[in-house]
Parts: sequence; C-alpha cells; structure tokens
Amino acid sequence: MRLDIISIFPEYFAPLDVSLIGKARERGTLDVRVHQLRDWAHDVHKTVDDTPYGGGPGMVMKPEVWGEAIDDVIEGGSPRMVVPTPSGRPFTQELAQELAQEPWLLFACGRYEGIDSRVMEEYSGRLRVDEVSIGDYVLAGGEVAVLVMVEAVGRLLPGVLGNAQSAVDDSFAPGAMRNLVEGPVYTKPPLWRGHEVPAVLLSGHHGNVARWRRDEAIRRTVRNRPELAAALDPATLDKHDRKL
Ligand SMILES: NC(=S)c1ccno1
Repeated sequence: MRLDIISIFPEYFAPLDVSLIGKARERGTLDVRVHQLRDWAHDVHKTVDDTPYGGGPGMVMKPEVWGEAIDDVIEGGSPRMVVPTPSGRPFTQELAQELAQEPWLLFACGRYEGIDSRVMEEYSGRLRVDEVSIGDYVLAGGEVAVLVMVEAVGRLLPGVLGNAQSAVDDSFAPGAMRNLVEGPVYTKPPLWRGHEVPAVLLSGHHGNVARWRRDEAIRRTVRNRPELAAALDPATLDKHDRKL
C-alpha cells in the first residue's frame, strides 16, 4: 500500500518510522510519502491560508495551493482521498478494514478552520473522497487523526501483525466481535498483589476459555458501550449470552 500525506507539519509523522508501521515500511508493505504543503505556495511567505468568505473567526486553507499539491502528488493517478475533519463520517474498525483493501491512500491534513470546500468538490469528480472524523472533538489539525488512521489501517495489512488472529479478535472486528469490545487480558504471574488471574484462564480448557472471553466481552460492552450492546445482532447471542 502507498500512503501519501500532505501537511504543513510533516514532522508530525516521525512516529510512522517506529514500531509496527516502521517495520512495515522497512519491509516494503507500506510506502509512506509525506509532503510539505508549503512547497506549493509560491509567495515569499509560503502562504497557505486566507480569511473566510462570509466572515467569522480563523483562517481557511487556500484551494490553489491544495490543488497544485494534490495534482503533483497523484500525477494523474487515482488514490482514495481521506480528509480528517470533525464534520466527517465516523472512523470505525469497519472503515479501517475497508481502507486496508485500498492500494493507495492520500491523506489531506487540514489546519485552521479547514480546507476550502471546493478542493473536496474538485477531487470528488475524479477520486473517491471521504471526509472522516476520528471522534466528536476538535483537534488543531488533521495530522493526529491521520496518525490514528494510518496505525489502525496499517496494522491490518498482511504480515504487519505478528499473529493475524489478533486482528480477528480485535474489538469491533467484523464477525464474532462485531459491536463488541474485548474483555480483560492477563499474563504472568498468576497472583499479583493479592489479585488472582481468573481460574478458567489457567484451566487449559480452550472451550471454557473462549466462552469466558466472550462473556467478558459482552459484559464490558454492556457496561462501557451500551449503545453497541443494543446493536448486537440477536442471532449471534445464545440463551447464555442473553442472561449476561
Ligand atoms: N475529529 C477530527 S477527525 C478532527 C480533525 C481536525 N479536528 O478534529
């Protein structure tokens, strides 16, 4: 997968050189290219923003600069374009799975009050353009949101996770974990400061362990995410689940 990221703060993406994503880049699974938007601003101050039409606070990012940058980066190609914005569709594990199937993603990091809407309008005619929100809160720009999305998508690519089963068991993963969050996890020692590991996890009985883990996932989902629990497909719940 090729990932292009356009931003006025390319240094935000140094974390993509480490850990799982860094190793995926070294192996060639991920080809990440970060671009400084100001390279396409031609005035002496490298201006990328201006005052909003209609008045109001803050500044809006200029369409000319973005248009030149995107045209140069895509070189006539057709990446899927993702624009992080609080007004976008929710970024979910399902969307991460969908984006992980794409051969090429282009992330446009807005700052200030955002990118002139004509940029998304212009490229929607040529590319799949998704405005996406990682949550109902406002950041100073799209860079942190892109880091979140790149990690969530990148870890789903073949060979990135040490054990592919991890992605299957993820919270929210399609299939058995759909609309469920994961239950608690434990490791050695079996007793720590008076806290014991649940006995079933030491039993070696795989069926009982799987049942316990599902029960705990349902309990935690009901406790922490009642709106997800309400959306659980009744067909996937057996009579034991319904008693939880
Ligand atoms: N919530 C998101 S994605 C965002 C982008 C910029 N500010 O907030």
